[in-house]
Amino acid sequence: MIAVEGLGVLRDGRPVLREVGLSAGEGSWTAVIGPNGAGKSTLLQAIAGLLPHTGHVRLNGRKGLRGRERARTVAYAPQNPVLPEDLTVFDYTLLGRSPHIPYLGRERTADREVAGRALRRLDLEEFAGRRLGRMSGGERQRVVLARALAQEAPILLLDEPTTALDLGHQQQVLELLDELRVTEGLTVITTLHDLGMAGRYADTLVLVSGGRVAASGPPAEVLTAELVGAHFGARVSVAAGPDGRPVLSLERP
Ligand SMILES: Nc1ncnc2c1ncn2[C@@H]1O[C@H](COP(=O)(O)OP(=O)(O)OP(=O)(O)O)[C@@H](O)[C@H]1O
Repeated sequence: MIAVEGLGVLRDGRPVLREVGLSAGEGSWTAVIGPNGAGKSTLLQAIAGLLPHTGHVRLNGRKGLRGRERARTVAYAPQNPVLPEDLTVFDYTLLGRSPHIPYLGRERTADREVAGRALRRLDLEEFAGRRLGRMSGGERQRVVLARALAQEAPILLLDEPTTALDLGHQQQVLELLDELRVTEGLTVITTLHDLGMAGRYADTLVLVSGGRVAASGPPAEVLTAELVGAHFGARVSVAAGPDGRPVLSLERP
């Protein structure tokens, strides 16, 4: 579904990603982890087709998708989106349907239903008529996710989708993504700072450090005390949870 090979990105003439490779199959969940400034957001933006790059990015076996075709294939939710303050939650979510609405056409009832369902799934139904400028940080983050879901693209690229959310809504969003990949075969790539969450939900972790892939594989292979110490400068202990997935605990120095 997603194949990235030899990806390189320059920002302000400085290489921030080098020789990055990644592959993700249908219905899989990949979490991109790594320290601040490692290049995680840049990687998502390059896969989404938003940044010039060297190397290859293939989505559904195709390179260089553009415009509506790309928007029907990939939904991307940025870490810090700029939101139009005066737009209502419903109208913003409906923007996710744009790639499905004919040029110069109007949305159909089915599009409004899809937008309504996305809002319901994210606990936002009661806010449908509220302007974005009057929403809290966590509510706004959920609206951005609702718009991405309304796009109904088979690939979801979500940059730190849970940072502003309270614990209950973090769990709700992560469970929803898991359900969507299992039941609808969506391919999910998220960046996640919370290594515990990443190890709990993703089936593959890609550790990016200094613009390169330092390690990738199942959570138990990537979330080791050695790798976390070397790349995050954090001292942790790692135990196997009941499902065999790694559970991290911070150790006091
Ligand atoms: N618009 C930009 N112009 C120039 N340099 C940028 C830009 N955005 C990011 N960078 C630089 O590119 C590098 C990678 O940034 P990126 O945002 O991809 O890191 P990240 O791993 O997502 O970090 P964080 O965990 O802090 O969100 C950093 O050195 C950053 O300073």
